[in-house]
Amino acid sequence: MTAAVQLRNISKSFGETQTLRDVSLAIRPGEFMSLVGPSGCGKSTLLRILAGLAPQSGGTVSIDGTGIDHLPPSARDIAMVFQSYALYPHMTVRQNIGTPLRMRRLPAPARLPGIGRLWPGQRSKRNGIDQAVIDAARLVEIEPMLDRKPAALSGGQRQRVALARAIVRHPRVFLMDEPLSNLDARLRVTMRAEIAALHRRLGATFVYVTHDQVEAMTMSDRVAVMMDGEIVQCATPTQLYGNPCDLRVARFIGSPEIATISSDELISENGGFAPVLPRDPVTVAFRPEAVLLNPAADHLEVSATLERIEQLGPELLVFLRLGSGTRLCARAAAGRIPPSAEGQSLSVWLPARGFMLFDANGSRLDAPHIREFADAG
Ligand SMILES: Nc1ncnc2c1ncn2[C@@H]1O[C@H](COP(=O)(O)OP(=O)(O)OP(=O)(O)O)[C@@H](O)[C@H]1O
Repeated sequence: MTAAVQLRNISKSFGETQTLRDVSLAIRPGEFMSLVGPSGCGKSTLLRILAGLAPQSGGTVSIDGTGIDHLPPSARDIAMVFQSYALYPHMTVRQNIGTPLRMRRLPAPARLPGIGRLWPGQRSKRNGIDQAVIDAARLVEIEPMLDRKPAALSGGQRQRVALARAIVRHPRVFLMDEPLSNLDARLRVTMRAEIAALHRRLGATFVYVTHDQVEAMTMSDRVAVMMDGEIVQCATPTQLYGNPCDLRVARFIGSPEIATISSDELISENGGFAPVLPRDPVTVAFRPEAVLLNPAADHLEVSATLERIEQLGPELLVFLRLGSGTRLCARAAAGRIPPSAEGQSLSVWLPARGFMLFDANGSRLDAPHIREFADAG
């Protein structure tokens, strides 16, 4: 089961403070959509509105074209997985996973601990719930732990229980709010791949909130980048990286960060750049891939100081500073530059087709003559 989700002109204020401004987003059935942005930009608030956990101040939420603003969270056919896992500590894993089904399928007296089992006429429903719990636990590989309590599980295992508790309901939409941020770096990478695989297997619509752009970029079909309560750009990971529409997006996406320099400064580094840049001052941004350490006939040279080298195994990150003080980074093959080169001057070459131009407001400028690189990205 899967569903399209539409957010139309959502706004939210807490007192005088406006947290969300006119946010619209159309999420396709079965899509993995991430909401990413710096702390406080409003991601969690938007997700909570979608779940029905907080009312919006304006705008509408619909699923498959039907407004759901009047529905409480339990009636929205949406499951949410939180950063904190939100497991019941006194219940076993089996009971935790089964809770949403027991709430939905069993009458209140039959849900009571102990004596509830004596309530007549519920056996087939209970068997169905037991089987659904086992199926969900198997899907996230925690079946052997079904009789443990959460305290006897690792952080990663608890997160799997929280996922299984969401899966067991077969919701049309999964919402996840920073589900991996309490895990260590290594486990985050493993769980990232598992959540992406789970999404493919379930085919459901996922809306995933994270402040970690790498997480968003590696898992999602599309990523909505939020800044100051607005969606600045919603696009595929490749488009966001290679063709950001706004300087804030360009800076937020990509690691190491995109380098930026004013066109005036770049021209004073090498006057040869003047013909490819607009006459009015602009911000020129370029990814590490557009900083080359080998001379090439059609690229212009600038001189830089090598500040630092980071060894990443097969490749090096080479951090450089131009005469103007601008910092940039290049990638190089391991062994290409000896560590003793730190502090020394060297030449780097900048292919103009790698430039992205932004105006004084940070909006991307159309520059057809230097756009090839972005389109190829
Ligand atoms: N219940 C509330 N009352 C008042 N202000 C709130 C409330 N909930 C959120 N805010 C404010 O709304 C803004 C957005 O919060 P939100 O939690 O949505 O951000 P976020 O992007 O998810 O951040 P983070 O990544 O840090 O979780 C913040 O400035 C926050 O202080």
